[in-house]
Amino acid sequence: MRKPIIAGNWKMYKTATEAKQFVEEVNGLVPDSEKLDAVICAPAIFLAQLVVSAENSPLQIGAQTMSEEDEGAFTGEISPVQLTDIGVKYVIIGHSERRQYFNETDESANKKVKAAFNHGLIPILCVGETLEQRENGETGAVVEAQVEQGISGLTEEQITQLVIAYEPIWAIGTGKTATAEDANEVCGIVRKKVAALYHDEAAEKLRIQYGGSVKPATIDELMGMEHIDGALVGGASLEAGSFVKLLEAGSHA
Ligand SMILES: O=C(CO)COP(=O)(O)O
Repeated sequence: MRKPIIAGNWKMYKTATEAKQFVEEVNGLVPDSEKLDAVICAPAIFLAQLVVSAENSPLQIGAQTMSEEDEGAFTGEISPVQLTDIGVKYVIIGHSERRQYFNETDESANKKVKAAFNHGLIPILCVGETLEQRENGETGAVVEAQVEQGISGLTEEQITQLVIAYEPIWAIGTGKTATAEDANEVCGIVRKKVAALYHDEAAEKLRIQYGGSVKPATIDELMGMEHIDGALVGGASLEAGSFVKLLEAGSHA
C-alpha cells in the first residue's frame, strides 16, 4: 500500500501573516501522518516561520524549488543544506513554471533531485506535456523522456522515496482537469517507465501525484484511480477549508 500524499503548492501567493493564519487554522485538522502525508510548499521567505507554526501538527513544510549546489556565490538562490537546516522536508523540483520562466530543464531537475536526496529532502519531481504535445499524441513519449532524465542515476532506495507529480501543463490554473481516466493512464505510463528502468517492486512503491486544477469536487475520483497516490494542488490549497477537504479525501482513499 502506498501512503497518499496531498501537497499544496502556494506559488507566489500569500503574505507571511496570511500563511501563519492558514497553518493555525488547519493545524488541528490535519489527518494522522500514518494515514496521509500532508504538505504545504510555501514561498521561501516564510518557510522557517511555517516550520515552527506547524511544529505540533502532522503538516510538513516544503519548498517550491532550490539550487542543486550546497553553497556558493549564487545570488538569490537557496540550497538544500539551508532547507534541511530549518526543518523543511519536501521540495518541488522542475515545476513547469520553473521550466517555462526560469530555464529549468530535465538535466537541471535531475541534479536537483539528487541534491535533495543527498540532504535528506524528499523531491516532488514534476513532469507533464503541453496542449500541443497532447494534441499531437506525444504525451506518453514526452512524459517518459522527462521521467527517464529526471530520475537518472538514482538508487533503488531513492526511487521508493521519490514522489513524481504528473501535471499536464494545459490543466494548470485553467480549471480544465484531465479526466481521472486520462490522468490515471499517464500516471500508469510513469510507473511502467520506472519499472522498466528499475524493477517492478521499486515502481510499485513510487508515489505518483496528479496536479492541474484539482478541487475538493474532483479529488475523490482522482484518488480512486489505481496509479494516482495523491495530488499537487495550486489554487485549491490556498484556502484552509478547501485544503482540509482535500486532506480528508486523501486520507480516505
Ligand atoms: O501547478 C499546480 C500545482 O503545482 C496546479 O495548480 P492549480 O491546482 O492551480 O491548477
